[in-house]
Amino acid sequence: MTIPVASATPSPVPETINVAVLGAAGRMGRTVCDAIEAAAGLELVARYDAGDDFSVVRESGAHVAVDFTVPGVTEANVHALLDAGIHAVVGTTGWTDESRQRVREHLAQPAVAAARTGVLIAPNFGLSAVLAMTFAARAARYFESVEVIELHHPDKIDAPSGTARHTAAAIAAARADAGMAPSPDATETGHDARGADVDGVRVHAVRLRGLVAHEEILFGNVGEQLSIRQDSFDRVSFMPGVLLAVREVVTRPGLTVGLENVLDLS
Ligand SMILES: NC(=O)c1ccc[n+]([C@@H]2O[C@H](COP(=O)([O-])OP(=O)(O)OC[C@H]3O[C@@H](n4cnc5c(N)ncnc54)[C@H](O)[C@@H]3O)[C@@H](O)[C@H]2O)c1
Ligand SMILES: O=C(O)C1=N[C@H](C(=O)O)CCC1
Repeated sequence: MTIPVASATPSPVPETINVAVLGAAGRMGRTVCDAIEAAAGLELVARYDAGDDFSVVRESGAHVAVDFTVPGVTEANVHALLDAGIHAVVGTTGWTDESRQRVREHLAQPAVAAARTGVLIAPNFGLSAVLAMTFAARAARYFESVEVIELHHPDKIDAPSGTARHTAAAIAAARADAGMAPSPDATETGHDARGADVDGVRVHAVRLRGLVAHEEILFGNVGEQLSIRQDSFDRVSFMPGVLLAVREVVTRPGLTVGLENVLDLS
């Protein structure tokens, strides 16, 4: 599948982009390795996983590294990639305002800035998920109530999902811009049944065998409801977005957060 791309600043792009995959033995890492090997103009030059020496990546000739590891190590991986002059595409979750700010500061260091290195962090590379998040942010100002439900496979180690956090943050920002009051909620007992509070938006996490990655955003007004739902049934659904990000990150110095900034969604 080809995804339409917003106009990007032209810059020299290698004829063949060499790609290293971090977390290469994982569910996403294995799928990414297969996708890179099958993609025109990309060459898989390194598979790196827990216990490997980082020289496997540093000395691989990689222009871009794709990180699908675990929340506890992804930030350190990105700093190591920047030190090695390698662009980073990051799908791993667990990022915070503080960790993203540390990456911005690293990118601003003179040697790194001169190399015009790019980092693209996206909590979800699935087109359906990116569209759902975008539509939800646009709908947010029109509804009194909103709640987010994310549903994933039970082997996922973090909750709420990075996608749900990103969705809730965008909804909260849109509601704040519109000067809206908090969603009505008369709960007096059983607060632990009301999900996590992400920027004032309630987020519920379901873990169920058979699921892959799914999200539903529920909006309510008196007498009406809007539900926005997306389903990733297979990890191959993330691959067009990952490949797009690999091709785009070499043209985008600095930090980009969210694939919606690469797609023509503005
Ligand atoms: N952005 C997206 O579209 C998207 C899609 C799916 C999953 N994810 C996220 O990607 C991450 C990985 O998901 P998964 O299902 O592939 O997990 P997984 O557990 O199957 O894979 C993680 C891999 O990272 C490896 N790893 C652990 N520590 C490491 C280290 N220090 N250095 C290198 N490798 C290390 C593990 O050995 C494992 O092979 C999670 O944060 C998940 O939420 C994001
Ligand atoms: O399988 C996972 O784990 C996923 N994690 C991401 C998230 O936390 O949002 C994206 C979907 C799959």
